[in-house]
Amino acid sequence: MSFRTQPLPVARLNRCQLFGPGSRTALFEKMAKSDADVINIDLEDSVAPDDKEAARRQTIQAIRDVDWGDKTLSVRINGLDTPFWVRDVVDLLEQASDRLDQIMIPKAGNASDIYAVDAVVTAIEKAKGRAKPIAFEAIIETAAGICHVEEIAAASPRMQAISLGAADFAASMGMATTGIGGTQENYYMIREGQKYWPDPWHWAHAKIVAACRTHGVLPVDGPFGDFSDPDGYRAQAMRSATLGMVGKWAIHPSQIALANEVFSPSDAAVTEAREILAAMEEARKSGAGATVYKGRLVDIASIKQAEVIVRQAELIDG
Ligand SMILES: CC(=O)SCCNC(=O)CCNC(=O)[C@H](O)C(C)(C)COP(=O)(O)OP(=O)(O)OC[C@H]1O[C@@H](n2cnc3c(N)ncnc32)[C@H](O)[C@@H]1OP(=O)(O)O
Ligand SMILES: O=CC(=O)O
Ligand SMILES: [Mg+2]
Repeated sequence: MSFRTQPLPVARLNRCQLFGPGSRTALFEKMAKSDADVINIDLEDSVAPDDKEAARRQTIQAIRDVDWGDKTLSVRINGLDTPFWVRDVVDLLEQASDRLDQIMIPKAGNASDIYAVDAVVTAIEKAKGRAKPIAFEAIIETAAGICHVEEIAAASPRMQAISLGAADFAASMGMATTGIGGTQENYYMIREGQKYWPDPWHWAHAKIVAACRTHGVLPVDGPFGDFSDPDGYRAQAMRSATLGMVGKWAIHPSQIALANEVFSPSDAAVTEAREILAAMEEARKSGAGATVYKGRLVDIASIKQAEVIVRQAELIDG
């Protein structure tokens, strides 16, 4: 192993990120009272161009006025290719209260995009004497973003999370689909006459997870557009969790419980992880590096695997 050890990401719950347009003020209280760990108020693609200024104003007001409890409170700014993003950042930093935890940067294409936002945020934080630094989450949703995901993950100490934005990603890649996430009808293999549908998002997920884990950033799965398909959402979320992602967006309240369920380890998984740690502690005492647990090999790597599950359970238990 490299002498550089892998940094741990920030210890925050990130099982579900609930989105709502900054232009729909009636949703703010509902979002705050939801069971999502992270709230993403959107100034970008769910807000029509004519509503941008009002949405920004209403979002700033809501950051101050609404009781957001202990949730991570995040605002998705407009992309760096728009005339809106600088004003988004300046007004949020100058006018919203310190309750704002995070800015989400859409369509990040390279490290310079993060650098640009960081420069503006840093200057205003210094001018305002802000005590708590704003965190960043980037969305990988372009061909350039996925090519440069590692430099994006490493671009700033503010980087805490990266999501895959399946809709814009599909568009940027020229994928032949209008679906947002999940199984794609025409992406199948065939064996002995039987169709089998692999996961077209798999490689992007795996690439994001590797970049994030290298740099101590939380990898997150993005939207699943068909909110009337809970089974499809759950299946997508379980694939993401299996690959190492820590959570998934909800674009409708019906998806919150699904994300929380999938990204919370079950009691059985936590018990098994603790038993593996106990078995390995016994092995260590007897001078062994490997032992047998329920008929299968466990060794020092199993300790690290079990610790992933135990750490997540401890975060949930507070
Ligand atoms: C590709 C991307 O960029 S995804 C990220 C950007 N997109 C978004 O932010 C979209 C977020 N979601 C929404 O705007 C909405 O959920 C929509 C447009 C999809 C559906 O909205 P509606 O037609 O109002 O949904 P629906 O009628 O099923 O809502 C049921 C209840 O949940 C509430 N609700 C709907 N969406 C949300 C939400 N995002 N957060 C909290 N509550 C919500 C409704 O107000 C309604 O409450 P009520 O029972 O008290 O009346
Ligand atoms: O922003 C999200 C997406 O899927 O696009
Ligand atoms: Mg997008």
